[in-house]
Amino acid sequence: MPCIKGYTSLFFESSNMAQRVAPDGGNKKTSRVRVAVRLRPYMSKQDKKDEGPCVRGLDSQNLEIINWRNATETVKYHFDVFHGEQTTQQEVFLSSVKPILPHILNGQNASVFAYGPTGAGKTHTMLGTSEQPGVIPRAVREVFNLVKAKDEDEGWDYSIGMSYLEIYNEKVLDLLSPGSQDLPIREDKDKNILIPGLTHTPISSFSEFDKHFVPASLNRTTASTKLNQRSSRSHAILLIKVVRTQRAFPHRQQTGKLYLVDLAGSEDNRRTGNQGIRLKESGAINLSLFTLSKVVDSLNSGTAVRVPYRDSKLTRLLQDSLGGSAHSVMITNIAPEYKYYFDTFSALNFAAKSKLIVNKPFIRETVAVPVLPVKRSREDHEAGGSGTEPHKKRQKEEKKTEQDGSSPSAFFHSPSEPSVMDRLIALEKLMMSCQDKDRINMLKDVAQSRKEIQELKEKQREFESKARLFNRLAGEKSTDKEPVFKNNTVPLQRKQSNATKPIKQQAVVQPLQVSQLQPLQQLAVVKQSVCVKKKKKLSDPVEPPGGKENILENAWESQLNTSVLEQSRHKILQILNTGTLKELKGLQQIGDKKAKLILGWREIHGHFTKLEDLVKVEGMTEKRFSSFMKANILSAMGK
Ligand SMILES: Nc1ncnc2c1ncn2[C@@H]1O[C@H](COP(=O)(O)OP(=O)(O)OP(=O)(O)O)[C@@H](O)[C@H]1O
Repeated sequence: MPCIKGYTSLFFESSNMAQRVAPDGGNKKTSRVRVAVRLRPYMSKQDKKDEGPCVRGLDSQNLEIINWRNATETVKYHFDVFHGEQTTQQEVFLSSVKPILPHILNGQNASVFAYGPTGAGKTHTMLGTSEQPGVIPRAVREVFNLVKAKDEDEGWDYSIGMSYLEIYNEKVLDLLSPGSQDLPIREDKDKNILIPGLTHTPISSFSEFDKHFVPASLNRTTASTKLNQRSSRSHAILLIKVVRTQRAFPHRQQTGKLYLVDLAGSEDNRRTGNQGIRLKESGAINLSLFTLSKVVDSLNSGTAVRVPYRDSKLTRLLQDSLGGSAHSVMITNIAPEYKYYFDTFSALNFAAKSKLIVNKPFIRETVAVPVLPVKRSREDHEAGGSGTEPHKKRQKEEKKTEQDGSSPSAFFHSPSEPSVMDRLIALEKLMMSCQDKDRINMLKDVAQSRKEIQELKEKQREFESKARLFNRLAGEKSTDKEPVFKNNTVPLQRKQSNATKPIKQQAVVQPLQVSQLQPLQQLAVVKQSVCVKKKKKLSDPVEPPGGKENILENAWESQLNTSVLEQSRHKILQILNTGTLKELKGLQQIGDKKAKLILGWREIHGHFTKLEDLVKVEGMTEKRFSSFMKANILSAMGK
C-alpha cells in the first residue's frame, strides 16, 4: 500500500470534505477525561531492601499509598477504574479502551494516553508483547472489526489510515519518515488539528498496520540508543484516522481520530541529576506534562475560561481529541516498590487532579479522623505503647540516613534530596490551588468532616464511659479486654528494610469501628492509625540517643531553678498550642516549614498535651527536640 504524504494527503481536511460532528445529533456534550490507574506487579528485583509494596489496591476504584508524612498512615484515592496487579492486558482494554472506539467511526475523536514514571508499565500497557499485546494492537484490531461489522446498507464507505510521530524536545518528528524535520501544528477553521507534511499511510488490515508500525517503533528505540534514552524522553503518538464517506449524494464525509499516546516518563529529573541534553529534555517533558495536567484539570473542572492547549506541542496536538466532545482515557501507570514512592505519589496526584475529586487527597490535615484516645490491648499496654514508636523508628532511620543514606526513610528525607520535602509541600499547595467551585466544595467537605469528627469524638467518649461502667459491673479490668471495635483490614505497612535492624512490630488496627468511618470514606484520606508494640514510653526516662554527649547537653536543665524552668516550659507549650504561624516562627529553631507542620499537626490531633509530643511532628527528632527546648528555655530566660 503506498504512503500518501504531504499537505495534500488524507490528513489534510478541508471543511466541506471532512466534518467533525458533535455527538447526539449536534447536542454539544462535554465528556470528561476518564482516569484509570494501573498498578504493575511488584518486582522483587526492584526492591533490593525487601521493603514490600508502598501502594496497594482496595477495590476496583480505590487504592491506598503510605503517607509520606507519617508512615503509619495511608492516603486513599478514588478513581474511575483501578486495575490491580493481576489485571490482564485484555481486561484493561475491555474496561478502559474498547468502549470509546465506536465513536471514531461516527466522526468523533478519542484519545488514550498512558502516563506515569519510567518503569511503571506505560509501554507494557500501550504496546505490550506478542504474548500479551497491549492497548495499541488491540485497539487497531478492534477498529478493523468495527468497520467490518458495519452494515453495508448503512450506505457509508470507510477508510482507515495511520500516522506515527514523537514529540521530542518540543519538536514534532515523523516516525514513519525518520530523519524528517520538526513539523508544524496547524488548526483549520473547524478547529481540526493538522500536521502538514506528516506521513499518513492508508491501511486496510491489521497486518498492514503491523508492517508499518513495528519498524517505526524501532525508529523510536534506535533513536533512543543514539541519543541517550531518547525513547523514554519523548512522547510517542499513534494516530488512527477513520474517514467515512457517504456513498450517495451529497457524499458527506466524516473523520474520526484516535490518538494512542505513550507519554514520556513523569519521573522527576531533578532527582535523577540530569544535566546537559537530558536536562533540556526533562524541561520539555515537564512543560508538556504540566500543561497536560492543566488542560485535563481545566476540562474536568468545567470552569476554565481558556483551556491552555497552546502551551505545549503535546496538548496542542491533542487539542481536538481531548475535551469538547472527544472521548479520552488516561491510564496512569504506577509501580508498587518504595524506590518509586515519590514518582508514584506525584503520578497519583496528577491523576487525582485529572478527576473531579481534585484535591481531596490533600484535605487530609483538616478532615482526617484524629487519633482518638483509646484503650490499648494489654500487650500493648504492658509494652508501654504510646504510639510514638513509629516516630522513634523514623528517627533511627533518619539518623542512619545521615550516615549512609540507605534507610527506607532516606527516600523521604535524604540529605541528597533537600528539596523533596519542599516539593511535596509545594505539590500540595499546587493541588490546593483549585478552581473556586472546587474550593467551595472542598470547604463544605471540610466543614462536614469537622462535624463528623466531632460526632465521632463524642461517640467515642460515650462508648468509653459505657465500657468503663460495664467493666466495673463485671468486676474486670478493662485493660484485659479486647478492644471494643476491631477492624480486620491488615494495615498497609512498610516492611523492615534488610538494611535496617528490624524492630519487631505488631500492628493492630486502632479500635475505631468501621461503620464509624463510613461517612468519611467519601473523603480521599482516611487515617489508619496503628498501635505498635514497643518497649519505651516517651514519658519514660529516655536514654539520650547521643550517649555521653547528650547527657552533657541535657545537664543545663539541672542547673536551672525548677519553677522558672516550669514557667518557661508552660509558656512554650502555650505557644505550641495556641500560637499563630507568626508566633510559632517566633520560637527558636522553628522556621516557616516547621511552623506549618506544627499547625498541621494541631489541626489533626488537637492540642499538645505535653512538650514531648512535639517529637510527633514530622522531622522533629528527639535530638532536635532537646536542642529546641534548650534554645527556647534559655531564650525565654534571657540567657
Ligand atoms: N502489568 C504488568 N505485568 C507484567 N509486567 C509488567 C507490567 N507492567 C510493566 N511490566 C514490566 O515492567 C517493566 C517496565 O515496564 P515498561 O517498560 O512498560 O515501563 P515504562 O513505564 O514504559 O517505562 P519507560 O518510561 O522507561 O518506557 C517491563 O519489564 C515490563 O514488562
